[in-house]
Amino acid sequence: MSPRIEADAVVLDIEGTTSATGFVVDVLYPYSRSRFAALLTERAGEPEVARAMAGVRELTGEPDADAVRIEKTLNAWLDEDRKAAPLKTLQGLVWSEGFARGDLVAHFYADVVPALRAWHAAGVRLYVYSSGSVAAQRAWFSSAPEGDLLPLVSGLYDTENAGPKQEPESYRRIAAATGVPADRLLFLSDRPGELDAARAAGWRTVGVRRPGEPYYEQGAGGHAQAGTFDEITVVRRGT
Ligand SMILES: CSCCC(=O)C(=O)COP(=O)(O)O
Ligand SMILES: [Mg+2]
Repeated sequence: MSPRIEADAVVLDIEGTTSATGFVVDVLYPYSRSRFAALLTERAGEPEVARAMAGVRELTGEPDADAVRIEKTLNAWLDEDRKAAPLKTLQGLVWSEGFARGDLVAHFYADVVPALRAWHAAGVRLYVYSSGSVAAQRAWFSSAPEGDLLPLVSGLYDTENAGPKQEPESYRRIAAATGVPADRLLFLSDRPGELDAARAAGWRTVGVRRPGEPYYEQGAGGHAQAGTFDEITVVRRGT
């Protein structure tokens, strides 16, 4: 516990790490579930919606799936919290409109925002890498009850622009995009499989283990670990 890590940038997972899985599953998922039918029927002509619908058909091997069938698939994926890219795209669309309307407000664990502000003030760059789409991440960080956190964040990565979270190549892609050397990047996540992939790409890692989160019992799989962000000390080069 209380890891001290030398790093120039921190990359944040969201669900289970900055924010409670329970909030995502109990608040955000029902919100998207209740709006999929209208999205898939009334807005199927919009390029992003059309691309996501094509993505669902491809992933399920059902080229003729209509809106009703696709909605069923999306809801089944929601039930199993499957991080399928077309689902995340459609959720991102629905959620960003919900945040803009004021229907939704983001949630961060109490220790997170003070730590993000302190790291940012100390010159540590902050990035997000989540299965939630970039659109969803942008809405999430700009709609925190603590204020707009987006100015603290230097870049947003998801499974579309970086790749799957359990593959080292995705972390190499992010390192290249940020220009930060791999061994100066610190990844914070609740999932050992993601931490393993980041470590295989040469990153520093800390497993965030919060009681009640789905991966809590699994442990951190040999990674440094912390129960809250304020236990983590980030030391920049030359400081
Ligand atoms: C505001 S992003 C919503 C959370 C979400 O849908 C998700 O899949 C988060 O997964 P993560 O990779 O951050 O654990
Ligand atoms: Mg997570």
